[in-house]
Amino acid sequence: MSSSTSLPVPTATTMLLSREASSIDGSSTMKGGVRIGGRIIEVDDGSEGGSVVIRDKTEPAERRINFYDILYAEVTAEGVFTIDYVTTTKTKATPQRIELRTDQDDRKAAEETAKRILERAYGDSPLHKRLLILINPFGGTGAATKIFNTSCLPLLQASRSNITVQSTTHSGHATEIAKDLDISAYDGILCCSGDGLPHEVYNGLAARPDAKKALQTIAVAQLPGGSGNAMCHNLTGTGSPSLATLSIIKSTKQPIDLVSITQGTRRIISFLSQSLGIVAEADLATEHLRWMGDTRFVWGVMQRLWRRQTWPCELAVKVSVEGGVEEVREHYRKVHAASQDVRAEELAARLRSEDDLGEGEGLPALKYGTVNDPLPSDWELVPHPNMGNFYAGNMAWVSADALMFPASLPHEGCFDLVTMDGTLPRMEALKIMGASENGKHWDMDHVLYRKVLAYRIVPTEREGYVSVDGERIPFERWQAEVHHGLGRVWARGAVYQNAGV
Ligand SMILES: Nc1ncnc2c1ncn2[C@@H]1O[C@H](COP(=O)(O)OP(=O)(O)OP(=O)(O)O)[C@@H](O)[C@H]1O
Repeated sequence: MSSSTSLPVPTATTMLLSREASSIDGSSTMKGGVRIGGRIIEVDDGSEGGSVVIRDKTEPAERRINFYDILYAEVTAEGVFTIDYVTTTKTKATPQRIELRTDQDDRKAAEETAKRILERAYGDSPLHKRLLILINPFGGTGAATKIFNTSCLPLLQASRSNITVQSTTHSGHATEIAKDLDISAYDGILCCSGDGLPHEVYNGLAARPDAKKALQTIAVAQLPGGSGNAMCHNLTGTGSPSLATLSIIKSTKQPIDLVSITQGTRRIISFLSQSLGIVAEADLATEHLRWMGDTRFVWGVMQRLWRRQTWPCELAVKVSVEGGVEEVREHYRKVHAASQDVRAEELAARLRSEDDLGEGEGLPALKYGTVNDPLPSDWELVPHPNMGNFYAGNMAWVSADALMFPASLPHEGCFDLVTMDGTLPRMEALKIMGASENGKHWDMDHVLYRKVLAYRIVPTEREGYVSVDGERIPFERWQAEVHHGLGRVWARGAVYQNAGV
């Protein structure tokens, strides 16, 4: 499917209010609000987050709509004052509309009010975002197209976003699209998919001659249309397609660190995670158990925990934050505080001025070389014969039910590494895996949680699984290093949702 931009006004529950109460008083601007189409519209900056209050003479009850829930406000060519908004539950956002007919007396006030509402409803978030939507029709249970059309599209249309929708037709298609994209024509790419498509998009942008510019121009986000929707949970705090859409509509372009992986002669960009050991295997070696649904992962973990399986390797780490969990917590709080209430554009400018991404528009050079280069002189390859779980992460949530890296922040110039022995007593290992559901494992005994700039890992067995952003790569040595603020995401702040230490 490939359709483009100009979109009809959404199907929404429409409330067309008549003018029967139009003679509330003679003037259009009045204390506490503006008279439009027989109603009094008040833009209330005072209440939490702000809202629009609609009063009716005949109906004393107020209708109050939070700015966050407002998708658009305008006076149409036909003179109808319109507010598109959503009503929300914990699992769903449903589009609604209010329409009030104006006449020459109140049109100007209506236009000014609509403008004010829009300013307040969007704040720094750009209006009319130009978005390319990529849908993986085979994502998850194959429902991504239906999810998009029923839950996401109506909100994007109501917000008057400029969208182009395209389905991927083969594996690697999203990489090709991002590689050839006219980056002056779009603000971002929304992937209605699992984490596989965002991974492809970042790698497509990274494969261009103007990679750095493209990665800093095109902000990526995810609408949950796959089996692993970690990006969506991190950035929007929900797995609900309509609530995630609302969140993205109200988001700004935020910088995010990306990680370069070198393996053999390849260089891959990772936005989410890299793993070897129990988690990688429980995910990638249980594909044949897909019929089990989400249980297959738990089953995979339990089997390996029971066997007290190990994945011997050698590991060299370039640590970013020296010390233990207290120092990591202090780092988190410091970076978090420094990015609070800073406008996204300011943040990006600040990052550019501190820039350690180097000159030019291309992909930044590797500071620590590739996996084929001699080990940097201050690194040491340490044997880990009992490695049970090697997990490096750039976002806090690695799935909807695993807050593996609670201390992770989008742009901190480092990423998080969790390592654990596979020889732990079974009950200990089980306790740790259970605690990772809500990030409580990170400072437990037997868990080593570090902030790193780079690492090299050399598996010493011949066969196994390595996962990068949930995708399998060869079971061979690889090296990783972070690039501070190289990418962009659509997010509502400089933190991951429902994370933190
Ligand atoms: N039309 C297509 N046909 C086949 N594969 C595709 C198509 N579009 C995308 N893909 C591939 O599907 C893979 C998985 O995509 P995605 O992450 O969106 O879904 P998912 O259901 O979460 O997947 P998985 O659980 O297998 O990781 C990606 O690697 C992508 O290359």
